[in-house]
Amino acid sequence: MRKKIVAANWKMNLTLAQGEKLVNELLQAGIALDAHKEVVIAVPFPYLITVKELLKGHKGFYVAAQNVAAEKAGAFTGEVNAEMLHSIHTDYVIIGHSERRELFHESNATLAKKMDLALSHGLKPIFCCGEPLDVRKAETQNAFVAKQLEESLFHLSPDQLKHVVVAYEPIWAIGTGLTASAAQAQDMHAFIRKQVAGRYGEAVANDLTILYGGSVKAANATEIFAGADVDGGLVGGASLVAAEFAAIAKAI
Ligand SMILES: O=C(CO)COP(=O)(O)O
Repeated sequence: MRKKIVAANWKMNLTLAQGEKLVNELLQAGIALDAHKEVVIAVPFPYLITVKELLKGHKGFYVAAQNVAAEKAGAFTGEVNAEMLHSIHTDYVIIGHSERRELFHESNATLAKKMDLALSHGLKPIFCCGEPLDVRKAETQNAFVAKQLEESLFHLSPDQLKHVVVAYEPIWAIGTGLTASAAQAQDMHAFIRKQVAGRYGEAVANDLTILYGGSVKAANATEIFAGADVDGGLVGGASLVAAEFAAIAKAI
């Protein structure tokens, strides 16, 4: 049975005190989780240890980093490597968010290296893919996403892929208030699963958790999560408000 996950991506927001308050509110919001239903909170690097500590003893809550270095270790001032993240008990790491791809010029090849390093250090990657608006308008989004999967993911072994979560985040829907329709999300998720099945077989594909991201909020979560291949969400703006995010988490 594949896992359902609702993940918060705080991006570069909140002070430590604000973050602690938000986490404590979420822990008290009555979100029912189990072995197949998780909440993941992706926080800025300096908050990982504190948030991990706050989540201790709360079943189904996990902490994620928002990025990881593409190099193992050494003279890379300002970077944080996979071994460091693992050493502070980080559970997941977001890799390939469109903001990293666009603003920090991360290529599919760089992301493939990050995937390898994360997996070899016991981190579970949340691998983001998704097309920009011009690609969607030209209706070539499937080929675009297939290439992202091909170049960053499909060199992994089936055993490695079992630890990967994929997040489909159409760039035109991120922070814009525009959401992919439930049908657009489901279509792309089914396409991603089909690509994975083609490379790794049906069993691995069926177990893969695929999240939707892009202007998810309490008001649209139930409809989006209803798609047969939509296994939860990766939530930006709405994850900064406890009641809103809790409502989304309860919708999976
Ligand atoms: O980028 C996102 C999550 O990683 C989505 O952001 P918004 O939910 O703010 O659109």
